[in-house]
Amino acid sequence: MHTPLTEPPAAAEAEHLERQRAAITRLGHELRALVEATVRTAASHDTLHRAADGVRHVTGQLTGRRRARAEVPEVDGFPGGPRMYSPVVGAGSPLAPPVHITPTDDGLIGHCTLGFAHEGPPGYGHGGMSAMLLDELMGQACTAAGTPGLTVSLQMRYHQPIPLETPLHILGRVTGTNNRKIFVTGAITTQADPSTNLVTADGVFIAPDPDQVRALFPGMREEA
Ligand SMILES: CCCCCCCC/C=C\CCCCCCCC(=O)SCCNC(=O)CCNC(=O)[C@H](O)C(C)(C)COP(=O)(O)OP(=O)(O)OC[C@H]1O[C@@H](n2cnc3c(N)ncnc32)[C@H](O)[C@@H]1OP(=O)(O)O
Repeated sequence: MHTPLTEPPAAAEAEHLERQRAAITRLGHELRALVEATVRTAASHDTLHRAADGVRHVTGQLTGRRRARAEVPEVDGFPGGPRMYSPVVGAGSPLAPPVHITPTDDGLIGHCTLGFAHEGPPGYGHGGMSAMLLDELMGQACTAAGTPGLTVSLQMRYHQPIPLETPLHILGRVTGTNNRKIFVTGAITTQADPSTNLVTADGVFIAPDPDQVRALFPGMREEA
């Protein structure tokens, strides 16, 4: 029996992507800790200046080749694959909580905890953050239902404030379609009390036609 001297290209490529994703996730984790420390600290101006110098030094290590505006990162799949830098689900994004999404019987559920970087009223989540979380879950629910779509309308209802540092559930569910229109509902609850809706939303998403897909997403890879 022969042992291959080199790995097949597909396996080497998969291993490379896994290594990249692990490193991106690790940097994202550290950056989120930095962002949270930054918005909570009571450090002196001397310490803040020193930190700013340190961060500037780190930023200098991340220049070099940068992706173009419409380029889909090699570590991502679009639509329907990982989005490493999404401000909602991206493990590599300092802006993302990040949300972890799993399927339910009739839609999707996201799990996350908001920190002080996402604060609106003192101690509670920003209303725009709730809209962003729901837009993502509802958009991904369209993709999961087999009809990826873009948001054209998102009607938000804020019933109670969203507490920070509290595990949350975010739900997205397709309720119907009419030609290219996809009707979607969403809700945010705490994990501890999933029967009390804190925020709800109704959305209309539109499945773009093939010409629109080509024009909007020129960086989308053929296999998508
Ligand atoms: C196979 C590959 C597929 C790839 C697709 C990927 C998409 C998924 C991406 C990622 C998924 C995961 C990530 C989720 C992220 C969260 C989702 C976002 O944040 S998306 C960003 C924010 N949204 C926008 O930037 C849209 C901006 N709008 C547009 O670009 C256009 O409106 C577009 C292309 C979506 C549609 O343009 P038109 O000209 O074709 O559409 P018209 O003809 O105006 O409307 C079509 C139908 O929709 C109704 N409609 C339009 N606006 C409406 C509204 N506000 N409310 C209700 N109905 C509306 C109209 O009345 C019309 O209905 P009648 O056919 O006449 O029955």
